[in-house]
Amino acid sequence: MDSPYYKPRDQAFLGRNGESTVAADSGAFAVEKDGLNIPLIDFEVFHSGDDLQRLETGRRIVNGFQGAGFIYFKNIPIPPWAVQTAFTGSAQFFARPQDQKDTLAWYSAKANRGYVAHGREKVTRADFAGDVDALRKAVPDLKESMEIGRDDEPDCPNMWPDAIDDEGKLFKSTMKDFWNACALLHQDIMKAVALGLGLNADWFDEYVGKGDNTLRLLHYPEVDKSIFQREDGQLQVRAGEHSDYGSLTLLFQDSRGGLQVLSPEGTYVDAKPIPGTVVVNAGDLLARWSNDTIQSTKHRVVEPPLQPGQEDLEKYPARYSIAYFCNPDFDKVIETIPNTYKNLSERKYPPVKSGEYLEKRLKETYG
Ligand SMILES: O=C(O)CCC(=O)C(=O)O
Ligand SMILES: [Fe+2]
Repeated sequence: MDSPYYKPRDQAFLGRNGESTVAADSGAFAVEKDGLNIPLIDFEVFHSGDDLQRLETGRRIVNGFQGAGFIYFKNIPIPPWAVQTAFTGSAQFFARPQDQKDTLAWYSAKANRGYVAHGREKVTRADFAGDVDALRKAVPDLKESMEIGRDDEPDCPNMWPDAIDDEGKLFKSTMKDFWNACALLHQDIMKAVALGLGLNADWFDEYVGKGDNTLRLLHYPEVDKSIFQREDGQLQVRAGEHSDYGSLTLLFQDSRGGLQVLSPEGTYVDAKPIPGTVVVNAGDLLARWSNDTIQSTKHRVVEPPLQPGQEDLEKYPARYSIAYFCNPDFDKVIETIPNTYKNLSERKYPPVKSGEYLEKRLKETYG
């Protein structure tokens, strides 16, 4: 797998004697509030640093996932122009007439590909189908999305708009390149996690080679201000409280804001957009795989406060984000990762097949 959108800095950045020219990571935090400390990690150090810097980066990454469950990465090998190209393609796609988008509709939990219209998915904190039903009757999420999977599975085709027009063809090639770049980033982050856990860097390689991942383009449309002032007092959110299902989520946000992460004190803390960064959070399957040493932290999207000078707007502006949900390959059996328990008796979960776990969670969400 390769992608013109993935450009790790490599040996070229070693100094004349082979020593690393990469500056040490400053150890900064992107968010520090109510006990939620989300690190800001320079991923270039992992690519171009020396062995010790790579190990330190791995340890910081593992600490971040074990503590906050969320990390901001800067200097990732996906350059800003590539992220911008994906955002542009996403905005053009959602601007299409509704009937065009409806011809590309999401069609099954097994495939998890296609266009999801407003209100169809009700993300939830629920672990059981019953809870999902209750939430379905509550407030709908104000969003639409496009889900894109591996493009080499004839039984589960992606719903590309390439037969509609040239813009649709461009969308397909842009998103395939972006998809592959994200798959490569996932593989690299898992190498860092392996090092940080005291395992060989290639420990996860056999689990992430196929890339059973989902690229989700998200559009939270412009809405009337009144929508967020509900008479019944319920908080209308753009995406309800939930944790993600898989191993890692790579989240690219625009500058609008609204993402919030649950703190250890039970408050929701803003995970503000920081230009040039990607937010990466651990999901439920990685938490389970790590014997709950890694946190799958709940999060949601709310309407951010208007910027100074925007107070008179009748409508809240739209928000776009791109989430890339990474999973262990679906045919892999997930058994507790070594070094996340001392004695065999401490292992909390029986083995589970990655694909079966994910499909069950998706069925509960979409019904
Ligand atoms: O749009 C966002 O910022 C978050 C989306 C999200 O959490 C999700 O789709 O799982
Ligand atoms: Fe999420």
